[in-house]
Amino acid sequence: MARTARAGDRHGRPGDFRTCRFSVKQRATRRDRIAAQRTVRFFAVKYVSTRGQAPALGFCDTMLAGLAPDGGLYVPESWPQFSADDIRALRGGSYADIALRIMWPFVEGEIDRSAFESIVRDAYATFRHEAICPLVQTGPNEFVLELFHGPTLAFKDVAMQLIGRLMDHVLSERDERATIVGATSGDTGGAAIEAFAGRDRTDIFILFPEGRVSPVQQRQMTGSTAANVHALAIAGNFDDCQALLKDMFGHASFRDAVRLSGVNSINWARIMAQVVYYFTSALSLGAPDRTISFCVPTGNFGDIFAGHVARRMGLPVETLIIATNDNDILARTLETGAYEMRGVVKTTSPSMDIQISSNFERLLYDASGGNAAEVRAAMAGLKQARRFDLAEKTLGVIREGFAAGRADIDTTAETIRSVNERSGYLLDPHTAIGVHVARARTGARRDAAAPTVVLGTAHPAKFPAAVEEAAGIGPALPSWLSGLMEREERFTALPSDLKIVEDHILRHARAAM
Ligand SMILES: Cc1ncc(COP(=O)(O)O)c(C=O)c1O
Ligand SMILES: N[C@@H](CCOP(=O)(O)O)C(=O)O
Repeated sequence: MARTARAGDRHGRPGDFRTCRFSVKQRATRRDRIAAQRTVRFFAVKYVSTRGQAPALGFCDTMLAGLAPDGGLYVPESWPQFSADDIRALRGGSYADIALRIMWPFVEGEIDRSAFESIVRDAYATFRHEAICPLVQTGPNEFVLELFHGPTLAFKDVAMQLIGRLMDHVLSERDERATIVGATSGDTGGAAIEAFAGRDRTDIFILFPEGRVSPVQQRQMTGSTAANVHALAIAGNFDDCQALLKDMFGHASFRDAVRLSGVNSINWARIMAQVVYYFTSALSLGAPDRTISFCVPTGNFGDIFAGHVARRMGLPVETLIIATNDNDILARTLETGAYEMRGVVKTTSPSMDIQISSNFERLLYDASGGNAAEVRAAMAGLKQARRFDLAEKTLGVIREGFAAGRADIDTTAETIRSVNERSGYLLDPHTAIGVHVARARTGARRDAAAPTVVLGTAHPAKFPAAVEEAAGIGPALPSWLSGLMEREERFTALPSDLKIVEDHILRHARAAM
């Protein structure tokens, strides 16, 4: 696997593939190149900002930085390439084996191979299903990829269990501390707290929108007794929490004082880990000799962007289907070409109650051919006028690979009810939106269409009220979480005010002391 395609180049033209060995020594003599071939056996991927005004970094600095100092998101400057034969060679491997192969090119040269291998194996040993992310057939050519067998019952565990260990490893090697600040609409917070609780080199502060997360989600964040965990209930919605977080990254003196880092999907390491399950599920269904579509319940656009990355790496993906709830900004964008914010509506799928889908910026960058100026103009429009129009060419590229659909609250409930009635399978509201949108798209063609994998992003027991109202069944928490709702709550309520939140963090973060 010795080729890379440049990020931003949608066609991956042959001229853009470079061998690892020569790319690092462009002006070297032939003798130098032969020597380099002996010593340099990898192409260490560099990460660049989507806004083009921050220095390129290696993997470890990219992971610790979270967001780029120019406000952009880091993306690899080239996509590692897996040929059909490379993908076939992954067949029969365990989830951890495949995770190692898929993620290694992104970290190679930055993390020791055997350390990376034990981190990956330890991370996935925390899952309660042997397959880690099993596939369940729910209809003709329709599968749910269950991503909720980790410690907090949501897909976030897949990346977070890895990142907690990876950050610890890198910080120990450097003998440094960091302060993690995360914004959550419910699931990221619990998964991050679970992954970082008790870790000596990090303090973790999670901003969640007060009154807008499910009781189970709230208890997963507020029930931790670890001294390095700080749950902050913010008076606002998820977008307010995420805006505070981005402002903290943009505030250089605060960022440096606390050694700020993030674990939202603005952090490249999150996306990298989420790419893996696109490969494992597609392989189970016959890839690379069969093309697969994926339907992804979408909010911050991280999960579906990971599918885009898998496709850019060579996985044959037919369509990536964006499934939204009433907060349908992405579905509207695909239809009209205008990204236009409206107020956030509260739904039964609270984790997707989002208007600013951060990772859409990564797609804009890639689909525009790596045009950072176009991205900067779009993001400036969003900040000033709460909207921007996509360039025609960029929109065309996005429409080639993506489709979108929505499900309102009633449709979500009806999908939970009917799927349970017909097949005895209980969906959580987020996954139900994915199933509805996938079915609406394939309709009567379901037998003939390419298989569609719906990403099962959460366990139904995280949202018992909505599930019970829809299906008449109150899903129980798994036994290892049975005491969760009796845990004492510990959190601080704060207004959505940058100074107040920063002061609170400064007072409690050990890295700032
Ligand atoms: C259960 C669930 N489904 C879907 C999503 C949306 O995922 P993304 O934000 O990566 O688009 C989230 C939150 O991120 C979630 O917690
Ligand atoms: N739905 C998310 C929102 C944050 O998403 P992230 O993937 O960027 O961390 C949540 O559950 O918090």
